[in-house]
Amino acid sequence: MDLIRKGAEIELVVEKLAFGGKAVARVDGFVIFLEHALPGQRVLARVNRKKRQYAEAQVLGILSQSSDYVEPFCPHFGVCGGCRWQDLSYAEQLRWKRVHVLESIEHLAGVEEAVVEPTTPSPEQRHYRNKMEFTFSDRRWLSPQEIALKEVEYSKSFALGLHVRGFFDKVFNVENCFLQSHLASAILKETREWCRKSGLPAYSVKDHQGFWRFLVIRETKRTDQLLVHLLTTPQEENEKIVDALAAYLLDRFPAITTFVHSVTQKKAQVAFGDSSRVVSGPGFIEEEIGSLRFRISAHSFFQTNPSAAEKLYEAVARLGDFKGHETVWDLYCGTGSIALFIASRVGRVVGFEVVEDAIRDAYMNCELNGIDNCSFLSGDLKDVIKEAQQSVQEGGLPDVVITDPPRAGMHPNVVKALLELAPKRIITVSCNPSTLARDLTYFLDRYEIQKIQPFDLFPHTPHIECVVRLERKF
Ligand SMILES: C[S@@+](CC[C@H](N)C(=O)[O-])C[C@H]1O[C@@H](n2cnc3c(N)ncnc32)[C@H](O)[C@@H]1O
Repeated sequence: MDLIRKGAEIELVVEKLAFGGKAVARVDGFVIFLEHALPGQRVLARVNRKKRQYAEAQVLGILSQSSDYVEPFCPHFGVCGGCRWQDLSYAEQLRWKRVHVLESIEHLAGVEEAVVEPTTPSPEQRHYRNKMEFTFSDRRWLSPQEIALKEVEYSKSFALGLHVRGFFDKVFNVENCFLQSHLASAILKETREWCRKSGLPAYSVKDHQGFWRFLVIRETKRTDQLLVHLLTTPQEENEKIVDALAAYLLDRFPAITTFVHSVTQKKAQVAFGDSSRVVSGPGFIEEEIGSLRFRISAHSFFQTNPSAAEKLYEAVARLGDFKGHETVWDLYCGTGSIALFIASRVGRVVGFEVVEDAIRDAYMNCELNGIDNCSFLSGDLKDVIKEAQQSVQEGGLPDVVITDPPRAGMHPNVVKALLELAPKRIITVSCNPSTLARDLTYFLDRYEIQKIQPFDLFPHTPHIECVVRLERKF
């Protein structure tokens, strides 16, 4: 194993993609992780790090190509932290996502010979997102081509775009992102130029100074509505500048239906405001999924790939196998999209959600759609579920529970409460196969896994969504 030491240059044949997206090669069984590589490629690589169990290497050159390679369509591919799998054929992306779910369930949940269905593809593989978050930065990353152009010199300290892969503090100017519409890319470019010329500085993650922080563009796919959400640091004296930016964009892009300004003092790089004001329009957009209409405000969660989300919700409804009388709990319900989607097929739904804005939207969504059998409880689920458990009236206990937690999975208190409630069926939706597998382990004594269905909501990225149906055994 002397061959594999820090700095060594070696030839490797890439074997597989690991969960999370890294490529894996082996030398006499010893695992080497590679960042930019595809199964089937023979590469020359330099070992950057050697640990007892594995090493990490950087690809220096491709010696022979993988048969699954496709030409990336985005000029930012490789630099952008977004679409890491754009050079892998879509069929293989789907196949690897299924493998990763299977491996997680078998290795982490200890389920032998798990049956995982083929990944349901996203109906669109480009321009599929209805929301993009762009970061302002005072440390602009320049490509070699940009460095060669002298005229960019002046704007090195101002960027609005996405993070360079692997760097939290470096942002490159996105010209045209293939995940969102051309219109959104045009708004991004105009905003960048306007803000740069404003003379106010972009936020610095080093000294936490600066004004401009994030630009979030949310756009409906079916109803032609577009929300611009601008986040800055709180500087009241600069509100007029934001108003002028809003006026400029609204004039230039009549497709913008609302503009919201939020301020944040958080040091963390999250586009979530401490407070917000609506500068123009209603402050929300309305999107359709299936035959339903949903209100989405600046901070509420909504699936970012609505056509693929519709497939996911249809699967949840199908796997619920509802007869019409059931009481269903929808845990981590966001703006109530799943609750509303199943409402006409069940007796009643109770949704649980921590973001109060989302609960407000959920009620509004019920009104919009003439639905009157859903109610929503706000608060941290780990506390609220206990209270709900204690206070449910006779007959109010859930027959079916749907749970769609964030990446971290379910809190132990939520798992405990679910095991005590023991609904006959649990449909779990997850965006993280490893926390899904961890959470499943708690249910396997009492519940049987009846279906594991991965979905691709995020083409060209290693992210996987998965739905599992659990049926109570006794
Ligand atoms: C993956 S999203 C699911 C949303 C919804 N099911 C949908 O499809 O639109 C997870 C949701 O859980 C909420 N959430 C996160 N942590 C929570 C907690 N501790 N208690 C309750 N809700 C939480 C988030 O605000 C978010 O809306």
